[in-house]
Amino acid sequence: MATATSWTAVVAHGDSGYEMVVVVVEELVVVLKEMVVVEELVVVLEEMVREEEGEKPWRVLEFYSGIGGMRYSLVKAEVNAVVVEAFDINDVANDVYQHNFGHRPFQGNIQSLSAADLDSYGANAWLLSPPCQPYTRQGLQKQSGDARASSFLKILELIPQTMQPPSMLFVENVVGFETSDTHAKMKEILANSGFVTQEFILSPIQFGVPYSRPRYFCLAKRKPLSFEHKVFNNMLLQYPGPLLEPNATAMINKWVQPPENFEKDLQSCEPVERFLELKNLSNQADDKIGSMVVTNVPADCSAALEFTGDEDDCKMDQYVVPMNLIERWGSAMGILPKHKEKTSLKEQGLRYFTPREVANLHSFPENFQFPKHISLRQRYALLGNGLSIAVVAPLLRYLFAQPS
Ligand SMILES: C[S@@+](CC[C@H](N)C(=O)[O-])C[C@H]1O[C@@H](n2cnc3c(N)ncnc32)[C@H](O)[C@@H]1O
Repeated sequence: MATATSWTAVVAHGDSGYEMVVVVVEELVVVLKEMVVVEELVVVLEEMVREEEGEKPWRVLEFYSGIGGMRYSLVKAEVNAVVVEAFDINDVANDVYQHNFGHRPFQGNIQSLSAADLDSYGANAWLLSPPCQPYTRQGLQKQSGDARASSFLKILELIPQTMQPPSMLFVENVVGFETSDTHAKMKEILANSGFVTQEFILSPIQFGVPYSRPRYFCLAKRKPLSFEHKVFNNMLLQYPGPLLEPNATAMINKWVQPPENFEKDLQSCEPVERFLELKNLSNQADDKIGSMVVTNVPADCSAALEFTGDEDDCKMDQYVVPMNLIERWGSAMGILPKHKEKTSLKEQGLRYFTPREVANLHSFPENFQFPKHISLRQRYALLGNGLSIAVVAPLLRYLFAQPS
């Protein structure tokens, strides 16, 4: 615009025979100035549209927040989102959440929330990892009849009552949930509220982590939002293909089958040593404590674990599996053999993964920490409830992506 103005000045101060030209040029300047205003207006409008289309952070509610696995997954997924509130009834979990995120979740029963409460957050997305006990294969499988299922059902039933229903929903639970009556109810409410869904059963071992822990996930988007690969709408997939491969649609028949074998996945996983913090210790103590680790220990075995103080975190003794537990539970333990020549479990000298190692297997970031007052048993319990960030992050990235 500076160029046009100086050109006018040159012509205006020139020969009077050029008056007509001056008038035309002045008019042109007016038009150009108007164009500048229009141009500026266009920029402002474009900015507003960009904000509307995704530049503005998504406002997220994190229900059943525990130690914040969902929030860490959002960060890992690099989704432009802000957690406007987290909700958990457990004050110990909330201590850990506050320690790491500097914000204490709303500490109360999710069941007591009203539609007006939810509307007050102006949230676009709800992330939910409700209690899994009603659906676990080891449990009584009372499903919706289990009191622990009621807060989840209640929150779903609030969706049609809200003034501003969420645009996106993400639900995590155990395998078994997908055949429960709670699942049927969830699908019915989502369909009636204008959501399309895509469901997955996925395990960390499919994402390079040497750990088999399949979990159920439901991704839901409210119309007019849609998924990048619409062909998977209303399907349950058991492969991460659609999350990772741009031409996933071509493989549709493969993704709906149960995974062929985990052995192949295991071969492409990172070595388990990368997840261990006590590898040096276990090597030094090779004769006394064989370098083997134990997982999937039945819940009541954890009673043997007593916290001996934070300064003792790295003391090997507290991680040794007592002989009586090996005798009683040995056959039910998931064991990672490291001394192939030793055969008897008693000979092998077993130890538990440390909480840090479990956090590593859940792909929690290095800066995740427990506050000092959280006991060893509480750490295991909280991590046991936790989710795999290696699995959830790509699912969230796929959910929040806006197809062009
Ligand atoms: C499966 S865990 C979720 C863990 C979480 N995703 C994480 O990363 O740690 C379920 C959580 O829901 C909480 N919870 C269960 N019922 C609740 C309720 N009615 N209201 C609020 N929180 C509840 C539990 O305290 C627990 O922390």
